[in-house]
Amino acid sequence: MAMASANVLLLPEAGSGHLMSLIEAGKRLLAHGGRGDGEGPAVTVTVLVVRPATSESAAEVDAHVGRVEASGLGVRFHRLPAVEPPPMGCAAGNVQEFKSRYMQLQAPHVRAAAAELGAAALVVDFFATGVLDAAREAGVPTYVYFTSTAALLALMLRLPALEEEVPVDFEEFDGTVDVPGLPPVPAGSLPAFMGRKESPNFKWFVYHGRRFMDADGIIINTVAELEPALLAAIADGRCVPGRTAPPLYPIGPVLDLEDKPSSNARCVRWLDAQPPASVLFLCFGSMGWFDAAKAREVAAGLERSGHRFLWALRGPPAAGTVHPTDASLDELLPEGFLERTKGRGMVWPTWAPQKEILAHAAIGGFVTHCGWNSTLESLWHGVPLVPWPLYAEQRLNAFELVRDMGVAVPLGVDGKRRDSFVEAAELERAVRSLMDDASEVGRKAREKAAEMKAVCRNAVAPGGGSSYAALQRLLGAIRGGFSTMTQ
Ligand SMILES: COc1cc(-c2[o+]c3cc(O)cc([O-])c3cc2O[C@@H]2O[C@H](CO)[C@H](O)[C@H](O)[C@H]2O)cc(OC)c1O
Ligand SMILES: O=c1ccn([C@@H]2O[C@H](COP(=O)(O)OP(=O)(O)O)[C@@H](O)[C@H]2O)c(=O)[nH]1
Repeated sequence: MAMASANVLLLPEAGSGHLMSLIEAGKRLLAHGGRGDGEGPAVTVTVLVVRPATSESAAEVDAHVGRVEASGLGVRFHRLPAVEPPPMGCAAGNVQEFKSRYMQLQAPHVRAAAAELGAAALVVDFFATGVLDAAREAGVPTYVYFTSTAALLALMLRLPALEEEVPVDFEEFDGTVDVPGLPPVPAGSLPAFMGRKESPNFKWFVYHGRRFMDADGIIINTVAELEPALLAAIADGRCVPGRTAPPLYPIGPVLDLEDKPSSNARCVRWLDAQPPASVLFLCFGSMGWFDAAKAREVAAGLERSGHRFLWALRGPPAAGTVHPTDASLDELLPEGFLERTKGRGMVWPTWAPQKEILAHAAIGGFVTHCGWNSTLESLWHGVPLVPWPLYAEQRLNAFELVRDMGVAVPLGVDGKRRDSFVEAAELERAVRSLMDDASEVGRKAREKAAEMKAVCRNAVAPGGGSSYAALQRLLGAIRGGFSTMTQ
């Protein structure tokens, strides 16, 4: 008898970054799903689109959904009815709480969509574990899609216990925390949301950490060989002793890696004229920006290092928005800096074509805020890093990149007293340690990054790759559950 297609529903968080990552994962499910026993495809993928709470974010999401719809890739979209956002509103200090509560409010609509669309499985963003009960009531197997590292996942699984073990607020703690699979983590490398235990943001992360254990599986945007000890620790139950962890599916790197026509941006053309592996790229994600005090330190550090650089510099967001504005170079840079560094440096004051830049042969290093997507993009191209974490879980990523993976050289960032401030002399030192030919530390980081490039590429290779195999296992689990449901 012909088997129907298994419809996999994806529930991204209501913002474009996580939506893009989950859609990318959905495209892989479609590509791997192939044809079923009957006439149609083995799986179909439908994204449940949550209307973002701000018009800025809604416009981004609409544009992205429009692009994917127009691409004819076969990903379907189902817009969930509008929900009144939590009354507290979304401000800089309560982002995690707001996102989590807003996603929890979608639960009745998710249940209705699952019934209407005939869901074989639901895959939810990690901010959306609040819909797990509704999905269970609807009888739909539910997977969590984790957009960050196995290190953050292990830490989040440990959070309920850690909250008890550490007697004071983490912002007052100066010891180390045990995360199975990582060297002891200094308090200063813990994610920003862990400051005060009484804060709603922290409580929501504890909640999500607990709920991950109730999922039918955790799909994670990492590569088995990048974080082997952490994935083993989670799978062996060392993060939550006494309970069996849900199956893990490391399917990364989940990046939009399709060949795109060259953007022909002036900064990329400038790179064409630079020697191989000679240019340091600096870029700080979709939310990183600098004021004049920080920008001047960066400028002085780069100037003194003597190395070539391409610096994507952004200015503060306009009131009521989160995204940086294009930099006003006259206001942010020291006088004469552009003239003095002419020929060996370029400052790019707007959104940069980061993936194209990292793919360029002239790039030899990347000063990054350590967003996990940026990190994976860098490793995909074998570019070693200098970590300058700014927000979210990035301090933990920075620690792992230096201490565990060895693909980055350390940078002293004053996260406690001066809001991620870096002195010019410290930046100069770190740049030299990565980029100087004679630097032993730099040589090791370059070698490790080249190793990780091979690891990432092998992982997604058809047949033997670990991420390829994880996707096959995931599809097997979804199809297996589905055929039981439809019998
Ligand atoms: C991982 O911990 C946090 C992640 C985020 C967060 O949330 C988010 C939600 C969206 O709808 C769109 C996004 O673009 C987005 C981005 C984001 O942070 C970045 O996530 C990346 C992968 O998940 C990456 O790891 C970067 O380091 C993050 O900068 C927000 C947050 O607190 C506000 C977190 O603690
Ligand atoms: O000027 C920029 C800044 C960011 N990015 C892209 O935006 C994403 C940033 O994601 P990440 O997880 O690193 O950090 P976030 O912005 O979510 O904090 C990555 O794909 C980058 O390539 C880009 O293309 N140009």
